[in-house]
Amino acid sequence: MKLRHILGAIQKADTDFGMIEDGDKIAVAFSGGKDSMLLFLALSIYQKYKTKHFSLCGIHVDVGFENFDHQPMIDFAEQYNLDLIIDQTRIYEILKKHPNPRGQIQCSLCSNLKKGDLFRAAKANGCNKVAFGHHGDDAVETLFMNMMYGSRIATFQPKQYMSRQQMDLIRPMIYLKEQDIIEACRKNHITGVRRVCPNDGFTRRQYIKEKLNAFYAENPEAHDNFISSLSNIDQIELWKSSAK
Ligand SMILES: Nc1ncnc2c1ncn2[C@@H]1O[C@H](COP(=O)(O)OP(=O)(O)OP(=O)(O)O)[C@@H](O)[C@H]1O
Repeated sequence: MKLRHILGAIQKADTDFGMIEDGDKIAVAFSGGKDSMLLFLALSIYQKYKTKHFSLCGIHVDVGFENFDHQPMIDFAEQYNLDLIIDQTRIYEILKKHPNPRGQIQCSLCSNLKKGDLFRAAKANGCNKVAFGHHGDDAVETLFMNMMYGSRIATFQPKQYMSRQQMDLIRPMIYLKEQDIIEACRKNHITGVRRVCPNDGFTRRQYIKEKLNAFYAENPEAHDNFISSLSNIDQIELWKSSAK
């Protein structure tokens, strides 16, 4: 997929969900992975369309993993003239002190701590919105995880007001599939930073991702249908017990 198509999908998400407004200062939540790298680059190009006037920076929350090499993300920001802030934290020390019963670090705790730090850093840098690199496949995986492990039918929102932080969280890539992002990154020679999280590849999300990909291999039409069903809210039919 070409960058032009990525920008088209971002523009559609922006129009459908009112994500970006004049005067916004948007912090891209920049993990250094392919999704947030592409998002950062795409939003910097979207900014040049001048249909909306907003400013942009990237914030990377440095969890403190040993062996994490920041240089590729610094080089990426320099190459495209992007304003990248690296926020040093001691999150990894906290995670090591609070492992799960199997002795692993807790993904949910890590995610909450990272988010807390991210919003604090965004606010300190004058931002009013934070953009995450989640895409359509992430949304479908979240839906299945919520059903499977939480007995509820729900996924994350394209745009969400975080009342405690008084800030909007936006996800401009929700209309894209992971494969679109992989192809666009390949075409534009974008390589994500090497991952060092010890849980990488062994999460519930990874398990669901693999099952869904196997399912799509046999039922290709399901892939688009799952993503489009997330906004088909007029067609939801669930059980309402009269005993409640
Ligand atoms: N350390 C971090 N600093 C800033 N933002 C982060 C960080 N980790 C994750 N995020 C944000 O959360 C989103 C989803 O997180 P996830 O753990 O799936 O990222 P990833 O797979 O490591 O990288 P990416 O999604 O960028 O390819 C990322 O796209 C990014 O916007």
